[in-house]
Amino acid sequence: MKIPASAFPKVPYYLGLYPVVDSLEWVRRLLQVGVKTLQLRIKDLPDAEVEPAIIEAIRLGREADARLFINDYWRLAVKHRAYGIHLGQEDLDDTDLLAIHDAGLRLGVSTHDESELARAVSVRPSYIALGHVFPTQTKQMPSSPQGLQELAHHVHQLGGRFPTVAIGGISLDRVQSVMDCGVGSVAVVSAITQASDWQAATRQLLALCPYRDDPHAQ
Ligand SMILES: Cc1ncc(COP(=O)(O)OP(=O)(O)O)c(N)n1
Ligand SMILES: Cc1ncsc1CCOP(=O)(O)O
Ligand SMILES: [Mg+2]
Repeated sequence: MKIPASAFPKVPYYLGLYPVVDSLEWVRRLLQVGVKTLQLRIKDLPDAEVEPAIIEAIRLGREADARLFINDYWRLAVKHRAYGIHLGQEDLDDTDLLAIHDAGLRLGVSTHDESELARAVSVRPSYIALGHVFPTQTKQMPSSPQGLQELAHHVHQLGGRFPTVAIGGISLDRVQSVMDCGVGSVAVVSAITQASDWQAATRQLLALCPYRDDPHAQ
């Protein structure tokens, strides 16, 4: 893993509600209701198959002045100049971080424990994701949920050096307790995509997890 000589571009600490979705349809819907931070997470398809969706998602994100992160497909994200990329720890092994950095894209990195936190910090990413906080049905996780106490501990350890995003099993009724741990953002999948009324759920989540402009962020 080659680490760039300077940090990745800054993003606001309080990125606000951060939905993670697997289709263009969801990207469109969420931008329409005022979501400003989101991720397109399409798993395990050949680049050629996802490229049209990635191009359109980036275009929609730009048009709405939103912060759209692309999960996994870093080459396509660089090629089409996405706002940012989200990578897991395993992704870090075979990703050209210098290419992402030199192209000026923001980078978010997943972490699950202290050693992953140290590795993420060494990369100086735009934000650090902490999870999974609670049990989740959305993704098979090899580790146990970290819970609120561990989450608060990790946020404290980072000491405000990096914006933080909590993820994993965060339902509407758990958002406030997660925000109370000092995280800047809450990433959710099922709290929106499985909600009986996704628009109402998104509105409530946006209110509980507000974006705050940070003059030092790009
Ligand atoms: C905001 C956010 N946090 C964590 C993840 C998980 O990323 P990763 O570990 O790379 O796993 P996959 O999402 O690729 O299955 C995420 N996507 N977003
Ligand atoms: C992609 C991902 N990474 C860690 S947990 C998770 C899924 C979160 O989904 P949900 O909000 O439905 O628990
Ligand atoms: Mg990944």
